[in-house]
Amino acid sequence: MARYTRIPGSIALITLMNPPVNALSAAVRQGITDTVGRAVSDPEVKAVVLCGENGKFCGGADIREFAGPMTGPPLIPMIDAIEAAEKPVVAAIEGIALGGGLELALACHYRIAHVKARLGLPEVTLGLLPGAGGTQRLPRLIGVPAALDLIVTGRHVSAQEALKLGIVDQVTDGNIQEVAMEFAQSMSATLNSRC
Ligand SMILES: CCCCCCC/C=C/C(=O)SCCNC(=O)CCNC(=O)[C@H](O)C(C)(C)COP(=O)(O)OP(=O)(O)OC[C@H]1O[C@@H](n2cnc3c(N)ncnc32)[C@H](O)[C@@H]1OP(=O)(O)O
Repeated sequence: MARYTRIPGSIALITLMNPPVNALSAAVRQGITDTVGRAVSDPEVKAVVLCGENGKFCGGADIREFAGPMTGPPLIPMIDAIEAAEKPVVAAIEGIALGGGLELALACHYRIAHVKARLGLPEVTLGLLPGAGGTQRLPRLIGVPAALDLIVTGRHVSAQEALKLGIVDQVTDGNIQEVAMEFAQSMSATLNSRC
């Protein structure tokens, strides 16, 4: 599931809700698809912030659904629709952004991380390769050698290392949602002043 909240000042806040780690279950993928569509089509919304409930952005694909048949919207078109949104989408990364969770954040236009967050593509530890755009978006963002290091080792990086590598745009020790919403507001104002 994903909760949609309209914040005064023209921001849509989308919150992933799937305890314990807000994994990308069929219900969460459906929720993201619906709420991103709603934000994009609402002319009052100027920017979007994507976050996770209970201090965790997203732990990736929902491993509880691996054994069953695939249901719900597929991950790749859902992620691609975020990248294609004509409004700034900011990922507010707290706790973890792992696997499909980091791939989701990589499709956002900006990423803000809490100082205690950890990011990574641990798919290799499950015998998989990142399958939702991570093998394209990460090298484009930080270069092939640094991206390969993360993809083939599956190691997690701290928010500070992610900032140094260029995976995130800003690190904060403040309230991640407030910082991301302020950032989204300023990006939307900058973009509007150029139009
Ligand atoms: C179906 C086809 C899809 C194709 C495209 C696929 C593209 C994406 C692929 C992926 O995303 S692969 C999955 C990547 N994610 C992971 O590998 C994360 C694995 N989890 C961890 O590393 C750790 O659990 C953690 C998230 C760092 C948390 O560690 P911590 O030590 O704090 O707690 P744990 O005891 O390990 O876990 C707590 C609780 O959370 C459950 N859980 C963890 N990850 C997931 C998950 N991805 N999906 C569902 N549930 C998850 C874990 O089982 C524990 O549950 P309980 O035992 O407390 O019930």
